[in-house]
Amino acid sequence: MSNKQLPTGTRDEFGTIAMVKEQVTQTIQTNLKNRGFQKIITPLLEYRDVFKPLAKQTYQPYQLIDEHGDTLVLRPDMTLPVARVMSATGIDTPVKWYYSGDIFRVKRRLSGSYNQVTQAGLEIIGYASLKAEWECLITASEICQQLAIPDLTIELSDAQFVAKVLNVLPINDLMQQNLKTALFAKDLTHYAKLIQPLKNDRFYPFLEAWPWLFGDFEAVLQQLTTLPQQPALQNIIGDLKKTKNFLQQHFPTLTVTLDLSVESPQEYYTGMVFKAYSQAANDYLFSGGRYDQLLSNFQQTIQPAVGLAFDIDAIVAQQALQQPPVKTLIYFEPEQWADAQALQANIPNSSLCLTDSSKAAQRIAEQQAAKLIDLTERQA
Ligand SMILES: N[C@@H](Cc1c[nH]c[nH+]1)C(=O)O
Repeated sequence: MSNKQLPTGTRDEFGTIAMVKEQVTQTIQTNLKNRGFQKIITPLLEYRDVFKPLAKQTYQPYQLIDEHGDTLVLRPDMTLPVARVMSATGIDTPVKWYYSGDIFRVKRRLSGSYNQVTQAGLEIIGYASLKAEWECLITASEICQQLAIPDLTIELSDAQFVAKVLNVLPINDLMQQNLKTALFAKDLTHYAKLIQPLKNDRFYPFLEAWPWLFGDFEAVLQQLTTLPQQPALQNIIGDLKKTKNFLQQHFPTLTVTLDLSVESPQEYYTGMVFKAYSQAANDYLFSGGRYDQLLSNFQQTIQPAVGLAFDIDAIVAQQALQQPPVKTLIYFEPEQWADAQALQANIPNSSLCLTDSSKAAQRIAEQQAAKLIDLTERQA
């Protein structure tokens, strides 16, 4: 073990990356604030129980024991702490929150991804209307536009769709589970075997098409003609269609896709789910959805909620990293401090050079390939 090394999955950030990260976070937060969202800050450390609703196989949290022997974790998610705040305080709903900060998720050692991820997110609590999903999506799309993210694709899905189809099939729980696992893993050979006994069921043509029901929105809808009429399923599809049309109306260049055979990214989602991608990013840019069963207010009344979080690191990774302007150093005598400071404020990428001699200042400027402004020469 060396004290110069970092724990697996963490990194230091400085220079252009750190600067862009700050700008991206600021753009997101300023937009949310201007849209009437309120800031919420929760601690990095929470009791483990706060995160019970997270699926164990998805996230392993970092755990610590406090002085009383209670298990604490570094937060692996920011939505659940917001749920804790709502149930512990008398805050009125509806309410709209925004936040930013780091989450920690232990990943496999050689997975190549980081265990510390910076998110900025929003939560809209107390609105059951589809308008809440639309506010999330419009806000996030506008932010992406401002961040100049090219070819933004929003993938819509629904956390209930798969369960609702499986529930109407004449199969037991174990069989439902197996079918779901094969569908999510796109294990087509196994999936084909599992649906064989349902050959005479009215859902069979749909089941055959199901693993392919993702991608181009209209193409998926066309294949969906095999789906037998079921009000609960038609309602889901209806809301997804309305949302797609709404988004396209506001953002004509946006690509909206549909996925009806995907696992919900969070176990707590109960309705529409959305993920955004761009070609240049290898991770999703934002992810979110409706979670109507997770959150209760102070009076323990269950509250409808919907939200999303941006993956700031993924956004930064796909931003065109512009070279900063040439660095300028300003050398001055102590009595010129006010002048030096005023000049510095007007020159991008400049800073005060704090050496005692102009020779030393010249050396540093040479080393750093920086331009040097020597105020002592000006005075002479
Ligand atoms: N907490 C979710 C994103 C989200 C915010 N609100 C609802 N969903 C995530 O990290 O994936």
